[in-house]
Formats: sequence, structure tokens, C-alpha cells
Amino acid sequence: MASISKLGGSAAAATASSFSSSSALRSEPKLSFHFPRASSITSRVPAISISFRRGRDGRTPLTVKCSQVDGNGAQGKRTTLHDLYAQEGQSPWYDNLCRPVTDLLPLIASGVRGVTSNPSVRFWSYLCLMVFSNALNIAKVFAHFGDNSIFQKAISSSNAYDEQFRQLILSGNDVESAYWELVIKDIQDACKLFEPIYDETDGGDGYVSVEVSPRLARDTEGTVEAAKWLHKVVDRPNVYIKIPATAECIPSIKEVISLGISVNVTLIFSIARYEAVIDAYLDGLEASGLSDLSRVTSVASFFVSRVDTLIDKLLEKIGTPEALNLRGKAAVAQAALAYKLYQKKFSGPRWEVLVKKGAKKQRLLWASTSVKNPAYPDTLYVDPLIGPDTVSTMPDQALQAFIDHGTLARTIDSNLSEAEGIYSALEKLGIDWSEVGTKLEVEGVDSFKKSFDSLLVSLQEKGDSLKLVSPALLE
Ligand SMILES: O=C[C@H](O)COP(=O)(O)O
Repeated sequence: MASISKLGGSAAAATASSFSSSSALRSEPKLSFHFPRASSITSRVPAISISFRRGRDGRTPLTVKCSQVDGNGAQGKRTTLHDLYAQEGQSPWYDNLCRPVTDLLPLIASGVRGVTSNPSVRFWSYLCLMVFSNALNIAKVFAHFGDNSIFQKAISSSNAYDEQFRQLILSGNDVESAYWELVIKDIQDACKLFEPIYDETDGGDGYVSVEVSPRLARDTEGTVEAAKWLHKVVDRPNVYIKIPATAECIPSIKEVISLGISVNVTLIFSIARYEAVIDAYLDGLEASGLSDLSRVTSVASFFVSRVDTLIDKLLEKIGTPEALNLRGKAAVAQAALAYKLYQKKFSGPRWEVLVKKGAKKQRLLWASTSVKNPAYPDTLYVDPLIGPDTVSTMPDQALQAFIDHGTLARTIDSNLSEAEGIYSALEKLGIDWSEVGTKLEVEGVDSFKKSFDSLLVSLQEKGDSLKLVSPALLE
């Protein structure tokens, strides 16, 4: 935990949001939006129609169309993210975050109610930026020597992370401290944008998640310390500290909850582990000394698409018609059983005692909702998982697909017997759910850790090259 204590001082000084919350957050979109980075945003009232692209800075394009076209192509029917929440009680969240966080404003206006981030999502966005940033720095060196109008044009474009990173490195921060400073700034700014939702729902929604270092996924105490530190330095009521649901971190979750810190438990792949996560939440609430539990909340992030990816491979190995026919069904079936467990555990005498102290249910959050097999419908991990008191966090692809042709209906518990049938048919074919969960967890932890490690290596190189170039050339 050396890195945490080492980082505490400088990160605690990270600045608060540089902008105030916009009135656009509080109302339906009006005739048009004007955001500096969005190249095209339009909206009609009363039939909301939003389309926007992220473009000019050369980063990953984001195109979101919020049309009033229903699943059958009929115009005028309103199937929006707002309806998903208002009619079905499911909160649509956005599974991505990068600068400028004001890019979230149109999404919030279209009904997005929270954000999740993880080391790999941030990693890719950030790496793209750093490559771009490096090109700019080289450009600046060339520009210093002469006549490069193309470079001058490039230089006049803004570069979101570059300046803060340069300042951090040149003022003596190591790259890991610098990384956390960058992350904390984004999370704080995003929290500010979602604060109106958090306030309107009395702390029930409007959260932004940030994950502890993935290097700590097998470290119980290290995770507790990291969660305490992140919670303190972000210093926003609507931040979720993400903790992985590894066996080692189950006790961390209990302890962190008992301290009154809200948690997004991530990387859940099996029903058995999900039950341990719920118990850790309940244990934590019971162990808390707080008389009012209403501000300690949690979501349990159950991953879906990755389950199908792995089980489909196993079914293909089995190769019988029955096995092949079960492809693409495991993840949704398991999710339906998870929801059944959620309903059971958040009812009854034990739960009622906590309710009297203001406790809120730990909502199920569907993560990993983008379809990996292009043969499957692109709303496969959204449409069948709609139900009250749940969250669906969607990356661009899933979000756009749902807005474009998703189906608004309570589905999560509409065919429980079918889900149970699929779950046990898979078992009979030799699929070991516990093994599947373990394998996915190991892969998930490893991949987040690898992303994080590579990012730090890459940042180290950028930091070293910054120190080699005279600051005067970079002015
Ligand atoms: O943070 C978790 C993401 O939802 C993971 O999604 P993915 O399985 O598509 O990588």
C-alpha cells in the first residue's frame, strides 16, 4: 500500500469541478445544444430526437442517436432512456468516461443516470490521447524551427489530458500519482454533473464509479485502504468505489460498507459469488455504527456477455444439437436467476431491520452489456434484463442499439421457468457454473491489471520524454 500513502497528499489537493452544474441537467433538452466538442447535436421538442458525434479532437468517435422510432420502425412512439427509468424502474448508465466530461451532458439529457469506468475503458481512451499528445509535442518541436501550418493547426486544437499530465510530471510527480490525479479530476467533474440526479433521488441514483487499483484484487487490506483513500480524495457524495468480487475482496466490501463508503462491487460472474456479495453488503450495513444508513448504497455489477462468450465455446466443443442450441442463452438465464436471488435476499426479517434504519437495496447492475458475437441481436444483453431497481450500464454500442430499436418492457422475471430450465440444461451438459465463474474472474482481474500496468509503462515513457524536451519548446 505504499503507493496509496504516497499519493494521498498530492491527490487530495486535486481541484474540484471547473464548471458548475448546468440547467440542461434539470430539464428536457430544448431546441439545440452547443457543446464545444460535439460536432453535431440537435433536438426536437416534444418528440425528443438527439443525435451527436464526438469528432474534432480525433478521439474515438461516439455517435448517439436518440430517435422516436420504435422497434418496429414506427415513428412517433417514445421509447427513450427516460422511459426506461420512469416506466420500468431501470437506470440506464454509461459504461465509459473520458475528457471532456462535458461530453456526458447530451447523454444525461437523453436519460443516462450514472457512469461506470474501469481501468481498461480508461486505458484505451487515454492511450489514444497520449499518442495524439505525443504527436502534438513533436509538432511543437518542429513548429519551433519553422513553417508548419498543418502543425500549427494541430497545435491550436486542445488536448485534454496533456497539459495536466505535463504539469504533474514536470512538478515532480511519479507517473502513478499523475495517473490518479487525472482520474480523480475526471471522476470529480463527472460526479458534479450527476449530482442533480443524486439529489432528486435522495442518494438513490446518479453515481459515478471509480475502481481501486486492479493490482489489489487479491489484497484484502490493501483494497480497504485504497477504497478509503479514493473515497476521501474524490470527496463527492455520489462516487462509487469499485471493488472486485474476488474471494479476497469480499471481506473488504463488508468493511468498506461498514465505514459508510458506497461501493460498486464489480466482476461478478456467478450466482454463488453474487450471494456472497449481497451478504457482505448486509454484514457491512449491520456492522456500521451509523444510525442513518440511507447514504450508504451499493450496486452489484453482474457481468453478462462474457459468460456467453465462454460458455458458447464450451458448447461448441460439446457439439451436439442440444448444446449448440443453447448458445447465447446462458448469460441472460443466469442473470434472471440473480434477480430472483436479489428479490429473496432483500426481503424478510433481516432486511426489514435494516430498512428501519434507512438502508437501500443493493441494486443489481448489468455490466458487460455489449454483444461480442455479431451473430446475436445487438440488444441481447439489454432488452431481456429490464426490471425494477436495476441498472444497465451500456457502452456506446449497446446504448445506441437500445435507443435505436430497444424494447421497453419488464423482462427480467417474465420467464423465470425458462431461465431455470436453461441453467439446469447447461449443468446436465457438463457446464460447471462455478468453474465458469472462477475462470472469468481470473481473466477479468488479469486483463484489468495488464491494462493498468501497460498504461503506467506507457505513461512512464511519455513522462520521460517530457522531461527530456525543454519546457520552452512546449509552451
Ligand atoms: O466494467 C465493465 C465493463 O462493463 C466490461 O465490459 P466488457 O465485458 O464488454 O469488457
